[in-house]
Amino acid sequence: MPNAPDSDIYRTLLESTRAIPWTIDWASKTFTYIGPQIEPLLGWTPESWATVNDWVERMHPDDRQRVVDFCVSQSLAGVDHEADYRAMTRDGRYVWIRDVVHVVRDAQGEVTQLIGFMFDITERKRSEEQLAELQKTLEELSYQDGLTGVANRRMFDVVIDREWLAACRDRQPLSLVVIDIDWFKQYNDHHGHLKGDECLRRVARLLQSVARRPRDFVGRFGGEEFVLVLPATDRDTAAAIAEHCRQQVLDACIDHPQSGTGDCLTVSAGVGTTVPEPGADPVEFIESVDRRLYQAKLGGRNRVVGEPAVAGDVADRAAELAH
Ligand SMILES: Nc1nc2c(ncn2[C@@H]2O[C@H](COP(=O)(O)OP(=O)(O)OP(=O)(O)O)[C@@H](O)[C@H]2O)c(=O)[nH]1
Repeated sequence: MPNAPDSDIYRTLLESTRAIPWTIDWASKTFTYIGPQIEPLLGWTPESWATVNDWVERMHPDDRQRVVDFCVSQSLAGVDHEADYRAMTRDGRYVWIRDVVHVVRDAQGEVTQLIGFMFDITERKRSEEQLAELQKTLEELSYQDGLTGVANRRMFDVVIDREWLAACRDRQPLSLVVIDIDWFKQYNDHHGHLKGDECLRRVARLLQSVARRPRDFVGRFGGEEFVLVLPATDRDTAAAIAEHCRQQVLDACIDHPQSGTGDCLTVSAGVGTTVPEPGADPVEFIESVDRRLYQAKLGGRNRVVGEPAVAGDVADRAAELAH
């Protein structure tokens, strides 16, 4: 074993680690040491780290307050701690640092110095951010219908429960429209499944263009069935929106020679509106709207069935909405 003095051994060890060692004198708030590894990482020479102000000023402005407050309070309390923040490089980029700090106290318990190591955690942060991004995308995808891009059934379940509670609390009407494409089996049989898929996408876009208010919800219920949830929407307006959807699809004149209703694709819809009572069950409401859709089918398709009282005004309100 070479006969080197202890301090040389320690210095060599300290300065050959990837972590960057440093010490601060607490009374003067000055750096008494910082490892030379700081320069290749951040571009600032060790000599340029004079006081804690240099450390503070080279921190990302969004991290500064949080990190400084935390480190000062922990140091004053004499508690070892660690903090993550972005340190600015000499050429203006940012590097994620984890600072691990040991608080040294004298026999009276007074803080005398801080000893720490800075770790470059940029790669780890990048992976964490990528993972968070991926999780967000996955979450969005799990609530999105893969074919049409509108919300899926799972999302509908979440939204209807949320809006049901809100409508009940605010004593506001909540409306629901269930829309089903007519003769879609024949469409697929005639045009093929790929064209059928494209048709579903087109209908989804048309419905989205009608239900435009921020809280309006358009989802694919499954197969060739769609659903609109319309919060704070009274029954005349809901019936008019459903009628507008029917008209939009008809006006798009999507070629359907095998339709039993005409030459273009049509849809049928059921509509319902309720001000939910506390304890009432949304399932019953959904079923009642579904029954109206069934009536629309039985009644000849290409029609909207809502509550009887609204039938008269529907066409006028739909015309208003179209403008
Ligand atoms: N292309 C395509 N077709 C689908 C999809 N999901 C369901 N379908 C088809 O939609 C058709 C629905 O058929 P039916 O339930 O008999 O309804 P319909 O032919 O529209 O008849 P009515 O609703 O009574 O007017 C079936 O042929 C399904 O295969 C899909 O994702 N893509």
